[in-house]
Amino acid sequence: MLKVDKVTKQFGGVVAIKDVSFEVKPLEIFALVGPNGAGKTTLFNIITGVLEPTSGKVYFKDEDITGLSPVKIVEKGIARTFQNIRLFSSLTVLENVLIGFHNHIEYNFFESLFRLPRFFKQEKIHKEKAMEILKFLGIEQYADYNAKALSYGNQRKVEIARALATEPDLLLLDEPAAGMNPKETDELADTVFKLRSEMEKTILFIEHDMKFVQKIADRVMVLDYGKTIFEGKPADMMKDETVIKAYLGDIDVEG
Ligand SMILES: Nc1ncnc2c1ncn2[C@@H]1O[C@H](COP(=O)(O)OP(=O)(O)OP(=O)(O)O)[C@@H](O)[C@H]1O
Repeated sequence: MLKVDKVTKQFGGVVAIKDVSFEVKPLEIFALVGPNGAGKTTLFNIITGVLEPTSGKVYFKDEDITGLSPVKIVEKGIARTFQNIRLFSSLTVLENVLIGFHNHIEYNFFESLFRLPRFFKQEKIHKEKAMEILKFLGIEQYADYNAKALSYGNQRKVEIARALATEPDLLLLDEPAAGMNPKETDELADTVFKLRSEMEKTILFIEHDMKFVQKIADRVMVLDYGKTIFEGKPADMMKDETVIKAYLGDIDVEG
């Protein structure tokens, strides 16, 4: 589904990512972990078109997507959520999700300005679809709430809902469990499993919560100073001497 091939990213003299390669298979749940500054966010930004790699390629469904704009990459079927929740605080939950449909708009500006029938029809379809997504995530009862009025865990779900509105095949989640309490983290794990089993999404996520990673990831890649130091099963990562030395030794592995 996704293939990152020998990607390097330099910022001036800083090598943020060095010769990183990995593949995410269809319907896989793949985790990206490593200490702060290891290059995880840079890698996400390269995959989503925010940054161009200095060298190397990114393929999605066998197509070279290196250097495409973020909008084009969403159109290809990759959507993401952010480490810091980025919801529009003055909008309702439903309106925040409707923004995700922006890429699929099939009426033109003239039609929307004069509110012609096609505009209303599209609006209705999008609202129905958005409500379906909210229902899937168990937050449809909050559709008309101001987004910021929701609990932290539910705000993260709204972000996932907005990403789902673009109808992606691959979903990138940047530290989805950050700031969540144990109950919210358990619910999030169930949500991710449901995204795969019922919506057929492939998931790539960045996370520091090792308990969460062990619970949901099929495979994990560990970055340290921009280089891959481990790729394999989460249980094997927990026992890997290099990973323990570079990363696990410094964090609370219980999450
Ligand atoms: N726009 C930029 N300009 C210069 N240096 C950058 C830029 N973005 C990232 N870096 C550097 O690249 C390296 C990797 O940073 P990155 O944010 O990708 O790490 P990370 O693994 O996502 O860290 P965190 O877990 O803290 O989010 C760091 O040394 C960082 O300072």
